[in-house]
Amino acid sequence: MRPAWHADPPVPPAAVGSGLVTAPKTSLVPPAEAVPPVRHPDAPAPGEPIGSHYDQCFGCGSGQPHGLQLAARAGDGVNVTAEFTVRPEHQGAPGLAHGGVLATALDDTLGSLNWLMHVISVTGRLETDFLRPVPVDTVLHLDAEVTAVHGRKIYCTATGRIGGPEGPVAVRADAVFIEVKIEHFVNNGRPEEIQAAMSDPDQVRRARAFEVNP
Ligand SMILES: CCCCCCCC(=O)SCCNC(=O)CCNC(=O)[C@H](O)C(C)(C)COP(=O)(O)OP(=O)(O)OC[C@H]1O[C@@H](n2cnc3c(N)ncnc32)[C@H](O)[C@@H]1OP(=O)(O)O
Repeated sequence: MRPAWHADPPVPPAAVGSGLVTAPKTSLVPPAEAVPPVRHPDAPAPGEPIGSHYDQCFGCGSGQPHGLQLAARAGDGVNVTAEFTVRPEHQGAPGLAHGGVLATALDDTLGSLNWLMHVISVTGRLETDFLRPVPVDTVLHLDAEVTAVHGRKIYCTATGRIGGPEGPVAVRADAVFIEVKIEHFVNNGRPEEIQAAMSDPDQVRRARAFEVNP
């Protein structure tokens, strides 16, 4: 008799991302031909809040009661700052923030760099260093910046400090974001949420949900 796994139908290929089929080996170090990032002329002014792109976003959405409720502000370059207060629902070990939650804080802060460049991009690779434990009630002071751009690849870095904006670094990350078209969301998101976001009567919110002209 054939083993049970033989009866299983083959897993269909992923809808997007040839990188998902053959694991990408792209380095987090930009290639020599990479260029410096350019701040878009219509980027939010330095200090201006960036606001959530989608109220259901676990990172920055106000409609997610257990989410991180991150509030990012534009910097004067291609950079942002944000704060995240660790709450009891974010625990991993007793009284300490879960590492995955901290990675989310870094990831979402990096995601808000889209608004500085007016580019739609998603995380391709995120490498995180956890340097210090982060207790519940701590305010994590985050900053993120784009360091280089090569084609659709956006190289960026983020740090999270505790004890104040100049305090010691507790977590840091290097990442490559990949520029995508709006179809990335429309074709891959669950239809219920896509429909709801598309039929939102609030035009600005509708546009932001898909990061259209961010
Ligand atoms: C909208 C803002 C929301 C902000 C929220 C915070 C950010 C997030 O959490 S986003 C959610 C998490 N991320 C995702 O879901 C992405 C899932 N992955 C994908 O959809 C695809 O793999 C995607 C779009 C990244 C790349 O697929 P695809 O468009 O086919 O790219 P592909 O043509 O293979 O590669 C383009 C380039 O990117 C590079 N690349 C692709 N994937 C990766 C990767 N994972 N790591 C590094 N580089 C990569 C390729 O090497 C290639 O480089 P080059 O041009 O030099 O050859």
